[in-house]
Amino acid sequence: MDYIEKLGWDDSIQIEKENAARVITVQKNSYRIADGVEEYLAHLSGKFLNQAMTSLDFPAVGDWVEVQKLQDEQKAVIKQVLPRKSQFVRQAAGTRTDAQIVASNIDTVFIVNSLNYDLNVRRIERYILSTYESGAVPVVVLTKKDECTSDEVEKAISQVEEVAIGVPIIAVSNITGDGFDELNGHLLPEKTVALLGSSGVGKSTMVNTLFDKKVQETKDIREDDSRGRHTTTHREMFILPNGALLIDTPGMRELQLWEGESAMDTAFQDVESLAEQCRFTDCGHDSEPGCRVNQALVDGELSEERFKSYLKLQRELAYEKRRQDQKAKLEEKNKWKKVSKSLKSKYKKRNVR
Ligand SMILES: Nc1nc2c(ncn2[C@@H]2O[C@H](COP(=O)(O)OP(=O)(O)OP(=O)(O)O)[C@@H](O)[C@H]2O)c(=O)[nH]1
Ligand SMILES: [Zn+2]
Repeated sequence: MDYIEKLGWDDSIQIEKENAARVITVQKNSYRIADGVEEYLAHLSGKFLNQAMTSLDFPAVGDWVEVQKLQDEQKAVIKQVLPRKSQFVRQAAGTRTDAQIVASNIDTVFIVNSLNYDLNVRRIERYILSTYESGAVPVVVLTKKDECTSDEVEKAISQVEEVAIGVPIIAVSNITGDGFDELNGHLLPEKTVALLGSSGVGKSTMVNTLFDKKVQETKDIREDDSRGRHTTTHREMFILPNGALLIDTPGMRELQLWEGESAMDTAFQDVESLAEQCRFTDCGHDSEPGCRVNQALVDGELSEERFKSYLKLQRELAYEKRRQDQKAKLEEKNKWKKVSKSLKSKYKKRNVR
């Protein structure tokens, strides 16, 4: 068997296998790619950069690319992105920033929700629709089964069933491994699965449970860097012990952030409704007097872990918003630059006449 096969190679791809690789991590201006034997640090060729029209043309995690390998240096040049079997597009709402490919060539999407706090049937419904739109097939995974009674699990499943007709629904515990037999039935060798779901539902823990060891840092220990961004030391595509390929990217998580502030209301209704009862409307829930959130933390009504997740999502939203604002500002500036340039050249022409 060719090594490239284990990365999910399908025979409809029309290039020589020696020149093919799959994108496993997208960095700022470079890519990590794999060919089943080696990994390379890759850059886009000058021709590629000249020809790329929109951000949809750039490589994403999961893409097959045609490359020229510099074997000795473990480096490669990306010449083209091969046609995608499926693609997850993140559309910016209400801004001019254009669409982006979050991940591609996914066969199955695990839509991950936690059974306790997070269960939000409307959101699951939206994720199912986006998954079908992408060209992949959805499976709903409900985590933290160990924290629920079997009645609660059954009730949750029947609620989800109403919006997920014909979609498999699997309740699991990442702690005890309960439900993983069924989960594994959807993890097939050489097929690509991606994880979609909001912060704190247990995606990283699930990856670790599937490996039976720590490969992805979970929320308890992951550090933000000085700019408030997640340190991107983690990988975005893995080969599981059974041969299935797994994509877990921050971008898939941000699909939800993309929906903007409403994400906050839906994911953290409990904390939000406490915050509404704080004395000050702009309460930072730090040491302000009359802070209802702090009261709840002291009383044990709100768990420390839950509050931390809340703060983390808030930071992420703020970061994402700043990023979008900056991007929009830059685009505005460029637009005016162009306008003034063309005005100037018109003006010049007139002077010449
Ligand atoms: N009881 C229980 N706790 C879980 C389970 N899965 C995850 N957790 C806990 O939930 C918290 C969040 O888990 P993570 O795996 O970091 O969640 P995540 O979805 O990766 O979150 P982000 O990395 O922020 O996107 C951690 O404290 C986990 O230990 C589960 O099945 N049962
Ligand atoms: Zn407060």
